[in-house]
Amino acid sequence: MEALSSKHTCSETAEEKEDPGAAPYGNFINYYTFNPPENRLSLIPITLLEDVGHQPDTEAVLLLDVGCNSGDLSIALYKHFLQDQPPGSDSSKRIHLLGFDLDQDLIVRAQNSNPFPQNVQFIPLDITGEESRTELASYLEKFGRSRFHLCSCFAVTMWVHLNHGDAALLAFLSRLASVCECLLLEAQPWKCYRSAARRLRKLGRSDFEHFKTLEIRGDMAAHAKEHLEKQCGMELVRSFGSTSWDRSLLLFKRRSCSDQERKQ
Ligand SMILES: C[S@@+](CC[C@H](N)C(=O)[O-])C[C@H]1O[C@@H](n2cnc3c(N)ncnc32)[C@H](O)[C@@H]1O
Repeated sequence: MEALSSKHTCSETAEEKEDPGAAPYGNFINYYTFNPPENRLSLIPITLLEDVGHQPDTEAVLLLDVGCNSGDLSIALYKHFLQDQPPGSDSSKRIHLLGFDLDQDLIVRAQNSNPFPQNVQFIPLDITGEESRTELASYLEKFGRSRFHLCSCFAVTMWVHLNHGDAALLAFLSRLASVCECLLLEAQPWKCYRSAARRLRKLGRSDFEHFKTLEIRGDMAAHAKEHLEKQCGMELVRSFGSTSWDRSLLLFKRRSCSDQERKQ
């Protein structure tokens, strides 16, 4: 896998200028003014659901967006995939998206501006908390499913890692893998950790609890890949290249039982 280069400065310098508060969980209130959805969407094919074997014309397709902030990228992603469906067809009604974020205010904004309330839902939830298990399971149960077809996790790993530490990052990745068939992951590179810590210091706040003691550091995309492949039964199937913020977008897919047997 291509290692992340450091040709661009970390986007967190942009966040520094724009962010009026500390946003210790990456819960920036104006995130999409400086990182518009197009930055990521332009790398994602509209045929992605079909490419990974899901057909909204034959079944409900369930998407999960983790750490969805005010929902702009979730909605843009939803519309992006709708483009691949014949206009007015029933298949477009069969794509459902659940977005969640730990910041209640951001979720209220996402709910109030949701143009697809029938098919898109936003809920407040902390992925590191136990209640997230039951919440996600009860959403899936409504569709008679045990996993989402696709889970997207854009720019969240660093915040879980900085706030909760190494073990929590790995547990987070394992959680994501356990709730989906495919995972679209954008992990922040290490240079963003340094910028985030610097920003907090500049604001006169104490450092992230775990920053100095993190042992998982360096090529964060490679660490995520290693954990997902070795511990979670997933494999990297595509890399969509790097965003304008120099972050790679990686697609992982659950290995089928026969694949796993072959590997043993
Ligand atoms: C930098 S923003 C990225 C937003 C969006 N995923 C995107 O890339 O456009 C990170 C988001 O993750 C959320 N977040 C951080 N830790 C979280 C957690 N433990 N559970 C749920 N959301 C979390 C933050 O509140 C914030 O909205």
